[in-house]
Amino acid sequence: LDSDGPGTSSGRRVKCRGRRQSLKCNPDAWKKQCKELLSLIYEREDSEPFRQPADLLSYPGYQEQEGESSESVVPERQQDSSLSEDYQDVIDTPVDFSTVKETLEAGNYGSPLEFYKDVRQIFNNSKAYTSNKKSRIYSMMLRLSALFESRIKNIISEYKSAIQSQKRRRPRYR
Ligand SMILES: O=C(NCC1=[SH]CCC1)N1CCN(C(=O)c2ccco2)CC1
Repeated sequence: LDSDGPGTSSGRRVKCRGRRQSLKCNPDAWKKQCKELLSLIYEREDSEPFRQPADLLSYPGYQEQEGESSESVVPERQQDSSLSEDYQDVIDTPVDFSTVKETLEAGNYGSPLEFYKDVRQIFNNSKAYTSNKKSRIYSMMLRLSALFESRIKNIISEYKSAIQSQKRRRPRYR
């Protein structure tokens, strides 16, 4: 993926004569498209570990009871060798889909590229955190990332051609 996001459409000129509403010409179409993509991600079971912040207590069954010696409580996380260190010590920019969803619904993304950057951070955090490429959560991330990348590239290239065609057209005086 080049720095300005996947699938930059070069050369394809889209006829946008006065047809703002059609998907190809509407520079705001990406918002609805990203919301639909996010719904698709939420439907996938693979997104479950990424729908809320990852922290020590988010694991079911990991509760250090008062007074209980640590030896007797083997936290579930340590059974999965990839989770040996505390998440917040390893990951500088924690992000999960609930924050991305909030930002998108609040209209706080200026472009699909900003949305893409946050979602890619979720996946990169998972790559950085796992110490075992066979861990279940890591393999869930890989499937989810493949789905996401396959859908986001068209959203971004349509957005870029809509912006381009906006620049080329004569300024309209209101
Ligand atoms: O604790 C969570 N999510 C919150 C949850 S999980 C079930 C309920 C609430 N994690 C674990 C660490 N994460 C990884 O990407 C990872 C890579 C290798 C192993 O784990 C992010 C997701």
